[in-house]
Amino acid sequence: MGVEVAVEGLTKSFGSQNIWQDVSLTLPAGEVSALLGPSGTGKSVFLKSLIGLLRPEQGSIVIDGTDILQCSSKELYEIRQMFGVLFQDGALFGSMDLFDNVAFPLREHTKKSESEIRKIVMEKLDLNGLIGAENKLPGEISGGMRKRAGLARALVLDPQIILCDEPDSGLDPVRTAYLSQLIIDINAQIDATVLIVTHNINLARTVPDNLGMLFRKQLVMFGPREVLLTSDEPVVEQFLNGRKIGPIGMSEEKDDAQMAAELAAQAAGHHDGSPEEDVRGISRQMEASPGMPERQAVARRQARVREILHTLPADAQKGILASLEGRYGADGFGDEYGYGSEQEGAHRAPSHSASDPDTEVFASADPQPPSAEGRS
Ligand SMILES: Nc1ncnc2c1ncn2[C@@H]1O[C@H](COP(=O)(O)OP(=O)(O)OP(=O)(O)O)[C@@H](O)[C@H]1O
Repeated sequence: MGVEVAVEGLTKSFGSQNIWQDVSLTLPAGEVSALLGPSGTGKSVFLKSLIGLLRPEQGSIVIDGTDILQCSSKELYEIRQMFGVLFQDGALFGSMDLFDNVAFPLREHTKKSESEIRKIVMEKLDLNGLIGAENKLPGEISGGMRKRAGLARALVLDPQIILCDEPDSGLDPVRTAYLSQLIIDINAQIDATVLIVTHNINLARTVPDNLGMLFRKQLVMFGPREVLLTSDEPVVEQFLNGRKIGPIGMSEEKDDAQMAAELAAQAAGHHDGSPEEDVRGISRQMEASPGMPERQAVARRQARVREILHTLPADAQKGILASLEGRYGADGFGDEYGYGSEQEGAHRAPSHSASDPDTEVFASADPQPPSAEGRS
């Protein structure tokens, strides 16, 4: 089974450029989590920090009882063996065929015989639908196949934690759906803890158990998917809907003057092509494919969210209760609870304030309600 990753008070800067500060979240063991955020908010920097490739100045990252920011290099090496990483471009060696690329970590980090290596590599290639392509070079295959080869390589050392940096980048929506299904199926089979960094709203709405978002050098929120998907935080709404109107600008954050000008243009009737309907609401989560083992994370997560239910915003609570009872948008309750399907269009739940104690933004997987100081 995967292990929990507990991040507390993490701050990272490059020289005078602060990337994010005081980031606290817990990736629950064996669950799938996703981190959203506008470009440049430091999502990749966060992934690299988790695996010890970058070193935040403050905070802790505790994995299997070891704080990787305090441990020895030998301990860090051992912790790194627990990770499988799917980099944005697959990060394959261009001069090696797919077989050798996938075999690389086994040859580098284990003393397995070539026949054992062949068995493992072929199994992982098969899992990722790459049988028959093992002798191809990365330059001879499509972007989707390169991603799947990268995923196959990430799996050969039986990782307990899988990090996926924008698995959808460069893929069409259909290939993205297949890759998403693959990640869920892998989770069902090996019960690893998964963190996906993505801009893909459909993936974010349907794949992970938990969702978080980075913005303005902060973790805006992190918790069960229902919290972010029913949030009325302006930045979350803007991001999920892909709208221009909102706090996220072209490159950096907007200033007040630009925001006012855009709102005035909208009031004057200018249509900027943003979707008319609000996608806020909880869509049904992707399940493991038929024939796959049941995702063990599902039952564990159900028990976990029941425990923390009272700490969550009202709309998220309603969505969680509905999903626990197996009620979905098709039976009409989406209208009331913001738990709808895309086919039905928008389901806006009653508005609530993020400053209301009953609807406080949830930013930790810790069962305790967020404290006044931040997250405990
Ligand atoms: N090694 C580095 N040295 C200096 N600055 C860096 C380094 N790595 C990342 N940065 C800076 O950190 C910031 C965040 O980069 P990062 O790639 O993590 O963003 P991101 O949220 O993943 O963006 P995107 O969604 O576009 O991939 C950027 O300003 C980037 O230039």
